Amino acid sequence: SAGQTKGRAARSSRAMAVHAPRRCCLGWDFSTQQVKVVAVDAELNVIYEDSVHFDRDLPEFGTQGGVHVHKDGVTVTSPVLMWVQALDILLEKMKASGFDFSQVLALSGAGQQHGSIYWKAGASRVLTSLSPDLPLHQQLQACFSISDCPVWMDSSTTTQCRQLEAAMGGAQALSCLTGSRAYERFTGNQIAKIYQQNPEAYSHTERISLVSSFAASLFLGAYSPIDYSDGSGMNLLHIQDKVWSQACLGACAPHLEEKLGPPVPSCSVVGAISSYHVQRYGFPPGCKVVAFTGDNPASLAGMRLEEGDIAVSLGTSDTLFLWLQEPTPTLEGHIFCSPVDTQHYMALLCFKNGSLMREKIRNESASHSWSEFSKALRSTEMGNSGNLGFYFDVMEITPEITGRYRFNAENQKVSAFPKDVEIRALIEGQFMAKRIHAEGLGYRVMPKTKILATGGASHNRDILQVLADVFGAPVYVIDTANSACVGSAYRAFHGLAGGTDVPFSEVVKLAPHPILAATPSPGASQVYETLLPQYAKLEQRILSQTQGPSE
Ligand SMILES: Nc1ncnc2c1ncn2[C@@H]1O[C@H](COP(=O)(O)OP(=O)(O)O)[C@@H](O)[C@H]1O
Ligand SMILES: O=C(CO)[C@@H](O)[C@H](O)COP(=O)(O)O
Repeated sequence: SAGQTKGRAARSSRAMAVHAPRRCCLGWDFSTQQVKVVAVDAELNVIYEDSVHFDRDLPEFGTQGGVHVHKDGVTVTSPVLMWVQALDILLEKMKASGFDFSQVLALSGAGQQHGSIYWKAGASRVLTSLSPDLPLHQQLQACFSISDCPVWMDSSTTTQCRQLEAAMGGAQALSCLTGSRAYERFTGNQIAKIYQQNPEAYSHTERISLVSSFAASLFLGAYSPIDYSDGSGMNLLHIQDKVWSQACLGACAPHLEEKLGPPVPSCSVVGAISSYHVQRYGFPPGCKVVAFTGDNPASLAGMRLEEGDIAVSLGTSDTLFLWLQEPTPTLEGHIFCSPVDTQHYMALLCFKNGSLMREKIRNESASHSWSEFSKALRSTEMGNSGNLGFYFDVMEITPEITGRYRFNAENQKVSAFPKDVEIRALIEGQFMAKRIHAEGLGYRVMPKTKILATGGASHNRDILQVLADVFGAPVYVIDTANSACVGSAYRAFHGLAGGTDVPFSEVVKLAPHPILAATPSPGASQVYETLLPQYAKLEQRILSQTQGPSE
């Protein structure tokens, strides 16, 4: 009947809609433990995702958590060919699942930050003349002068860090220039160590990539430049002028500038996909490769942070991502060039005493129960009647303090608080510290500020209420699963749309919106205006008076 025919037509057009080719961008993430990919369509829906896990899918490399920890306990590396082979496997998996590569308009990606790859003299020629009949890892076998690459978990370069700081006139001077004091995992110090310990391998190296620019090179079939944002994690880039600091390069190793190549804005199109991928997988020849960046910058893009926003990840440890207009680099935290806006910056701050500390106080003062913990927050007042606490059972990073310290409204040290007061002192203290240290890096709460909360403790509305009150800004919760991948796909759309000339926020305006979880209570700003300077003063007092735990 006519009805049946109509029904069939509707069904088949629905089926067609499902299978209809959808133009998309790919976002890759070469992280510590796996390579992941997502495809995002023009309406910014995730339409495909897949991954390859190093330990599980490539057991022949014998990694644990994607890395090898060496006998000295401080050297940590990953085999470069494992990364290459993981990409081969993932592309094959996509092909086997019927993924339509011909629809990919552009791709970008992220890499674990700071890790470095050493391409041997002559590798460029191999990279530009790949045969589509063979996987990449078979053809690139002899292309690296160092087969085990130092990664971000490596902490073996303390000597080189002190050398770099000394050469640059001190830790603060280095931070002013590059956004961070010298850190063991930062790439300049890693390169210096390789030059000092293995000068031959260094001299046979024609190009040094970050994990991000290395991954981009595999798609480009040529060396991809390092982008400003991931380049900021090297202790080598002048973050204001966006050029390599000659003084830093010189302090690390000779001929370094030519081995790094010039850095580029993060939203640059670095070229078209190589003919290898066109022929082997069916990518369109015009598919654009947008510069890859670090996984943290890519996450900032995935969370769509805007001017004035701050992302607060409340996981095992607490991490802050800040949007900064005017950075003021200090001895703590890291300032990077923004991956979405060449005028602006982002910062990363890590607080070690996060969820584990909250759990301890919950167990001690709320009978192991989050709901009792919440009840305590609800039954106490903003400002905790002037009672302030510092809870650092493990040595804190921001600031470097260990121990527990409690002060009453008269700023006198006290040895204990009633249970409810203890719980509020912990949560208010943790968030005041976050605001104070963020402001120390140049962060300012603005009228349009959003706080984006993620991680385990972001499920707790009462904790989020304190966060909203302390910052005087609304708190939203977001799903950050795969935020580095999704952010990379968004960045691919940004590069495709014209990059620097187009605001990133315009490109991603269709993306799912974060969900409002808490707004500041009336009177909150007056309460914390008084309390914040008091907390900062007490923190200084503890820092100057104590080294070591108080109890
Ligand atoms: N309702 C809750 N209130 C406060 N904290 C919570 C709640 N639920 C889970 N958490 C905390 O979340 C933490 C785990 O966070 P998660 O982001 O998954 O960690 P990771 O850093 O390992 O990714 C746990 O240690 C726990 O303390
Ligand atoms: O070193 C840093 C940041 O400075 C790390 O955050 C790495 O960038 C981690 O990568 P993944 O754990 O996400 O793979």
